[in-house]
Amino acid sequence: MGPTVFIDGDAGTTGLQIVARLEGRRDLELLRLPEDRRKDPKARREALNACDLAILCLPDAAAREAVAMIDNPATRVLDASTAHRTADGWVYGLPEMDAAQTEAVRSGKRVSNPGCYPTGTILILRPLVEAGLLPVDYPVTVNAVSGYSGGGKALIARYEGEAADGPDVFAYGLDLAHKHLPEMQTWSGLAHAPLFQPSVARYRQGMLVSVPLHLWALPDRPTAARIQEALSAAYAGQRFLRVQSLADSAGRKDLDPQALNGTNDVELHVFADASGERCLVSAVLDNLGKGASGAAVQNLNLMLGLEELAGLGSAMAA
Ligand SMILES: NC(=O)C1=CN([C@@H]2O[C@H](COP(=O)(O)OP(=O)(O)OC[C@H]3O[C@@H](n4cnc5c(N)ncnc54)[C@H](OP(=O)(O)O)[C@@H]3O)[C@@H](O)[C@H]2O)C=CC1
Ligand SMILES: CC(=O)N[C@@H](CCC(=O)OP(=O)(O)O)C(=O)O
Repeated sequence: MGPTVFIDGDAGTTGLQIVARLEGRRDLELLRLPEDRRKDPKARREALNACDLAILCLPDAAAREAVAMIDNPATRVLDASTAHRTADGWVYGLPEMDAAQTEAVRSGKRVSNPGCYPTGTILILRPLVEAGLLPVDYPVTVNAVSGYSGGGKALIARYEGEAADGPDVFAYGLDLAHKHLPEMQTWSGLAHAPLFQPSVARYRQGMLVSVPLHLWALPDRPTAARIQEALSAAYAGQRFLRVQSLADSAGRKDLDPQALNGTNDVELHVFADASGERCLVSAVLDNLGKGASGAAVQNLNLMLGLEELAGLGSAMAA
């Protein structure tokens, strides 16, 4: 029998998807609470302290409470909420950041699963900042569109419930203080938080995250090819991440946010205008895949030393 895994919040949007990815696996044992006890603090405390790995798929406050319930030093935690993504003592669960991060996830006792928008944002920005192509104080803007499942049960009800009233598309985060800003800034290595402009459209899942770059305003005035090369070099050999060639991206008339649904994959594109002054770097991912449950299973596999691709549908790795 393999290690035991307990998912606190397994009836929610992210929890259900992780269960679906883990069910049927023989290399681990899933501990589950009966429906009538899934919110019972005593039952949760017991399960949290009885498992090898607890995955938290809860609202932030409940995730903090769950961590406080754990007194078994052997229980490791993977938190899918926003609560610990820049907290001391926690590892940010984006193994593609670099080899050291992969190792930190492998050995981490407390690992935080990244937010969906930050996954795209950090994968775009971090290598460019590290290569010196983007100054740390560059005024970064992030534009994004997500399927409505990104808002969990409450937003899904606005599109699929009996009293569904969700508009075809809406912009939000208009206080410019979205909860993802701290992790975007910290793990991209920026001096200032980006200006982040998310939106939701009438489709269930899948997202685009885009960062426009004014190449003429950057210190070395890099070409789009240099941007693409820096990203390709940073992610060479990654299983779940592909940087498209400039030619491939240039050949596209549009980019479909749903293209990678059901996978744990991310695709990066670099678009440029003919003058070489303007560039747009975009990430396509499934907000419920690499943006949530896929990333959680990827981190679980690393933390428990299990097969890298287990539970992860990947068109790229096939
Ligand atoms: N949806 C997404 O794309 C992503 C979500 N996340 C994060 O994952 C976490 C879960 O989000 P999501 O799945 O969307 O949310 P949902 O609202 O769909 O699910 C949350 C679940 O937690 C349960 N719950 C709430 N409070 C407690 C408690 N005290 N004890 C036990 N269970 C509790 C809820 O119960 P009930 O069913 O009774 O309401 C629900 O089943 C959040 O922190 C979110 O930020 C992360 C990445 C992406
Ligand atoms: C469409 C939508 O509402 N999306 C959510 C983020 C989804 C996500 O990544 O969630 P966590 O940070 O909670 O993990 C939002 O903007 O708050």
